[in-house]
Amino acid sequence: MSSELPSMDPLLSVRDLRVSFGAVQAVRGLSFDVHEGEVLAVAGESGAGKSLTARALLGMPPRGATVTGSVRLGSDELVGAPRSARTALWGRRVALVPQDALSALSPVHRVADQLAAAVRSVDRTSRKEARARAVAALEEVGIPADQARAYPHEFSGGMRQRAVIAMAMLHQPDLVVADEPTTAQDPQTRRQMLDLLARRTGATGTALVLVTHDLDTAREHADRLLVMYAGRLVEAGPVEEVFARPRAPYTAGLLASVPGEGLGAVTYGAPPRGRGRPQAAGRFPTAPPAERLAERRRLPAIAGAPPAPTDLPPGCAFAPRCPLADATRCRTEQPEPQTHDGRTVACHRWRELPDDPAELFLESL
Ligand SMILES: Nc1ncnc2c1ncn2[C@@H]1O[C@H](COP(=O)(O)OP(=O)(O)OP(=O)(O)O)[C@@H](O)[C@H]1O
Repeated sequence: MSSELPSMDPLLSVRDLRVSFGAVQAVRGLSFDVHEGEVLAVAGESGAGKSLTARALLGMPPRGATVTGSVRLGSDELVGAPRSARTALWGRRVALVPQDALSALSPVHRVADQLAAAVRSVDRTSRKEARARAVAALEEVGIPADQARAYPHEFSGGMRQRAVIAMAMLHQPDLVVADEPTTAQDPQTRRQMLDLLARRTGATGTALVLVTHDLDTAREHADRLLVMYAGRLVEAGPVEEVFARPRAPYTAGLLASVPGEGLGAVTYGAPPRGRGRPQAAGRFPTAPPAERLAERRRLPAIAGAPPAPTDLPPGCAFAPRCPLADATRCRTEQPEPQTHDGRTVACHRWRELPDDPAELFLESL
């Protein structure tokens, strides 16, 4: 994926990343960059390979996985590095905000003590100093000092998630990877948590990779969006440009399928509130007639389901579900990502996408 800041070296550079289990490839040749301070949302349906990608970025592939290609964080290559070299980066240069905050916290230790231990695992400091830093870090995420010594089970879900964010940010890492950090929460808490995460990483210039199913999340918090399907990149680019005019039929289908937030409803109106570069005024199309929006809100999800990595069709993996797929090239030749004008797309027929690509999916009603 090409950068908007070509003069700056990327913080994170991923090239031809592949994650396999035996002969089965679940991530199949992914390449992208993340720059310092940037927020990249990685979106796609379940099974697209988002979590495996996230784990590879952190140098934490699951047991049994073989990772090839390159994941460079600054000058450090993570793929093929010994475990000791990878773990040395954890907490200091890369940190994870996991899906399940409970799993990240020990049930038998007080929250402040866990953060203090995390301080001391990286910095040689006194217990007193570590505890003071832990309490300060918790206060920064809205957990008052008098609650810092509670046990995780005494916290609400939202507080636990905030504690995990505080823990991830303790050493101001270069990169935080958040894997659907707030899936289980109600939408308001979820938004608050993502706002907090974006604010905390934004304050320190930490890059953030947000793994999400939720395109709203991407729109509100990310500078760039990377859409995955069946282990491959489908489309990547500045988030507001992708929303305003997706190039891949799959992206258009995903946008059109968001319940109550179809392509029109998501895109028109106020620009996103992400912490990215200022939005150019007037880049968003004017709103379509209300009846069109109502029509789009009834759109079903893209017909069918993504293929399992063990059962990939020949050609483009999305072809069997794609209203634009032809019977020849799309069905026989895998499209490679191509970058034009800062946008990357892997689709043989992206130039033929209609001006209003949601139309493609309207026809499937
Ligand atoms: N440990 C594993 N062993 C074998 N296959 C795995 C393993 N982990 C993941 N996979 C397979 O790899 C594919 C991608 O998984 P991954 O968890 O990265 O998807 P995802 O996009 O994060 O999905 P979700 O949004 O549901 O978390 C899936 O088909 C999954 O079944």
